[in-house]
Amino acid sequence: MITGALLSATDLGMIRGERILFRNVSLAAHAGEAIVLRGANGAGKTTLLRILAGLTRPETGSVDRAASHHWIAHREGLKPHETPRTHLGLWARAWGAPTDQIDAVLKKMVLIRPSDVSARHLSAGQRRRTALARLLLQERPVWLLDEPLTALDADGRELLLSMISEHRLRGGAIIAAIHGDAGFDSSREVTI
Ligand SMILES: Nc1ncnc2c1ncn2[C@@H]1O[C@H](COP(=O)(O)OP(=O)(O)OP(=O)(O)O)[C@@H](O)[C@H]1O
Repeated sequence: MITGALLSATDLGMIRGERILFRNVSLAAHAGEAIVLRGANGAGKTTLLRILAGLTRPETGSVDRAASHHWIAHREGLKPHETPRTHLGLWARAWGAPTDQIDAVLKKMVLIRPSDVSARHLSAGQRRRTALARLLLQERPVWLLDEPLTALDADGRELLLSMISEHRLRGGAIIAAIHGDAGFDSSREVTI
């Protein structure tokens, strides 16, 4: 049981080209918390999330990861030939997670019908549901989500909001870049 922050960042700063995207960004996500990142297009929310995920090195500052995380990018990361089933199988095997749960995960995400359709033929919402399904393959305390509600219909939105709520009740935390109404109570908003 982790008693401090599951993930914290101190004095993060980032430059792109000649432009300071952000500086002095500090945040800490504790069990049960949800931090919403706000900012105009191009402000640097994705860049900040990538830094939190360890995928991009910040110009200044540091990130302390006390717990493992999931990273769901704005682009879903599905290759054109992958199907929801093969995509989840690939990730489950890469993580050493059980593959016998994949049917249950597909069912929960309402992806049984298109489960064997390649990503190039999936709808935008089905691709997003497939990416979000990765959250259910393995329990990880921190969810880093880049515009997770994009392309979801009303049912998909409800489904994701209930996943987020259950995750927080289990002691997880989320940090999400969201434009507009988040649909859940945030512990904090960070505007960059
Ligand atoms: N690898 C890179 N090299 C150069 N510039 C980059 C790189 N990645 C992002 N940028 C620039 O940094 C700025 C911030 O991009 P970022 O994607 O973080 O913004 P954002 O707040 O997530 O925007 P949006 O709301 O449109 O998704 C943009 O101007 C972008 O062009």
